[in-house]
Amino acid sequence: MSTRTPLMAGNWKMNLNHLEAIAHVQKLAFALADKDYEAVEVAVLPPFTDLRSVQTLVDGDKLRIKYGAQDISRHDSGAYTGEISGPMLAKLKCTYVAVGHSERRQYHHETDEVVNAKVKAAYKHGLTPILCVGEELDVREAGDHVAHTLAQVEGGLKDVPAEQAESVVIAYEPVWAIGTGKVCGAGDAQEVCAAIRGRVAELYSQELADTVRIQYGGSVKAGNVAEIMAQPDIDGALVGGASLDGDEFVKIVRFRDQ
Ligand SMILES: O=C[C@H](O)COP(=O)(O)O
Repeated sequence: MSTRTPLMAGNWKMNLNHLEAIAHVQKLAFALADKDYEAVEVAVLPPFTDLRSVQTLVDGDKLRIKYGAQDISRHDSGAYTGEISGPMLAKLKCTYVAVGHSERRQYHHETDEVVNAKVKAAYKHGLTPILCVGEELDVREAGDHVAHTLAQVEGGLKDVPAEQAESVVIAYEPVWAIGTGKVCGAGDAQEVCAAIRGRVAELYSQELADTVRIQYGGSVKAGNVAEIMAQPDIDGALVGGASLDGDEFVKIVRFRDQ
């Protein structure tokens, strides 16, 4: 098991309106309002339209739940219809922003270059990027999953200085395991996460790599989280579907109880 503070983050994707978001966060806060989970960092990544409501709740009740966005524009402002900028997210006191999620890469054709620009936009505005990487099924079957994933890590962090990269969160999410119920074996996930840490050490330093948190994402549930979190290079989970079920997500956060 890793000694870094685990980050258990719920990526709600395009689910829950702002009223549902309030109810969901209140439920999580109530269920996690004890000392047992203090050693675990909990975050939610709601849709943009929910962020103001979540901020009001978290600020007002001084909740220890952190929140962030699922995407960020690489631009600060301007004629970019439909986009949300770093300054807007910073104004809402977001802590995190997911960058380069496979659904953004797949449906919005985000390249490593775009992802890199978004990582830089996040840092420019004081947000911590959760840099998502991972291979498709055909890449895994060809045995190229490690090289493919490391290239995405390098592309995402290109020209990002060490003083920024030291806070990055990297989420390894094999695309074939997302929302499919197919979990990457814990050993297989560990193999790639260890390789990611090794590449971060090559890019920066071993010391920096030792502090960077690497999450696993892809069909994480209460029933498999303990085995995943037992791996030495896995420091948390990026949870999609199961984060929409309050009871299930609380069990995931409390993985140490299992
Ligand atoms: O961001 C989360 C991942 O895409 C995982 O989603 P999932 O837990 O529904 O497989």
